[in-house]
Amino acid sequence: MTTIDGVTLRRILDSRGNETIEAEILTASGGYGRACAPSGASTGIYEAKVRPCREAIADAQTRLIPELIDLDSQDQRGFDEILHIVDATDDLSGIGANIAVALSLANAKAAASAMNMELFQFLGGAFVDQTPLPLGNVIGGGAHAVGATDIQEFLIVPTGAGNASEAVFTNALVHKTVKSILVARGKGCGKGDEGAWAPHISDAEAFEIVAEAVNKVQDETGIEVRMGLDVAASEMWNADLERYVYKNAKRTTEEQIAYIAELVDQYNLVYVEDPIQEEDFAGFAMLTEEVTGRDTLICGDDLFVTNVERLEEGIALEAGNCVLIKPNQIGTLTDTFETIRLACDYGYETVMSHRSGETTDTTIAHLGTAFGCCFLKCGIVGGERIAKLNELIRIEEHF
Ligand SMILES: O=C(O)[C@@H](CO)OP(=O)(O)O
Ligand SMILES: [Mg+2]
Repeated sequence: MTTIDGVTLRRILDSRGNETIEAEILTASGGYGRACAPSGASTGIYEAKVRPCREAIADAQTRLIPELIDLDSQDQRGFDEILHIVDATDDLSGIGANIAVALSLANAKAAASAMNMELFQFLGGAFVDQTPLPLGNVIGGGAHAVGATDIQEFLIVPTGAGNASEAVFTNALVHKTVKSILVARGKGCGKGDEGAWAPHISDAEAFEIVAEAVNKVQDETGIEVRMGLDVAASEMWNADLERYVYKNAKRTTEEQIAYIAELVDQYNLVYVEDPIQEEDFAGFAMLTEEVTGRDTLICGDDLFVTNVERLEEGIALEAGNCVLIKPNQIGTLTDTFETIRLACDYGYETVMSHRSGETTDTTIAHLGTAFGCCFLKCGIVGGERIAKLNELIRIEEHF
């Protein structure tokens, strides 16, 4: 009944105007799943590797799709194992990580559909009763907006929200409030790749503006909102200089750790992603120790790349206390799940995440819910971002 009957791959457009892969899977009983691969701009060097779409689709048609027909879509591990066998590399460059992630997620959705279940129910079981809180960027720069802030993302999360709907609208209100403060300061501007405002201001001014917006919204709504960051420090790291290079400063690793710890204190940050570059587990560990006793998540994105081996290394060194989960960094749902399971076993929090290049695919809202992630990082506005946020609101109606 849940046997795979048909597999389609096509080249579609993403939110940055680039090509990406969409996969569709049909089962014999009429189960149907569709999923799309997202793509990053500030990609980690240890991420699984994509292939150009046309070439990857042609290759999959000859040597991968025939191997998938007649598999049982309910056997996700078996499905993902075939992807790895046909790929025959360590980084999915054989079939392409974009092909792998689209197929792997489409398969889970086809299986859920064949069982007449929502994806979060199929993957999470009967006791899932909570969605993650949305974590979104209100101001951004770095690799996502030229000429804007050095720090890639100034994030907010409505920690006091009572439900997904309240949370989503609270974030939107902060986003709008940031705009009015920018305009009042004569710094009105456009948006970056993920829908965050991209003003030509210093990081210090961005902190000031976001803090002001957060306070205003908290006063207005009575809902607590906390600030966070994605520093994307690998993008700033200059290995020759051995410094983090900002527009107006160059920081050694020790100075970077002290700077971030100070920001955590000053702005009561609940979340700091990639404060240290992707090769430096020891630097991550030092910062994690520095913030012990606070409720701040020190999250590895480029550091862990959703990879079990890299997370194991981090756990051994006590580097960070949180892992960012991006299915396309590792390429299959099984591998994504294994990373989350390892994180949970060792008390690391998990945050399910979008990429800067996205489609209207909503799968990560289901994965974040099914796997008990504390946050869903997916922006605040823009069609491809609200697709996921609105899906959280729909998911919540099932509880
Ligand atoms: O750095 C990140 O966390 C992401 C998403 O916000 O960006 P990108 O997809 O460009 O890696
Ligand atoms: Mg990141």
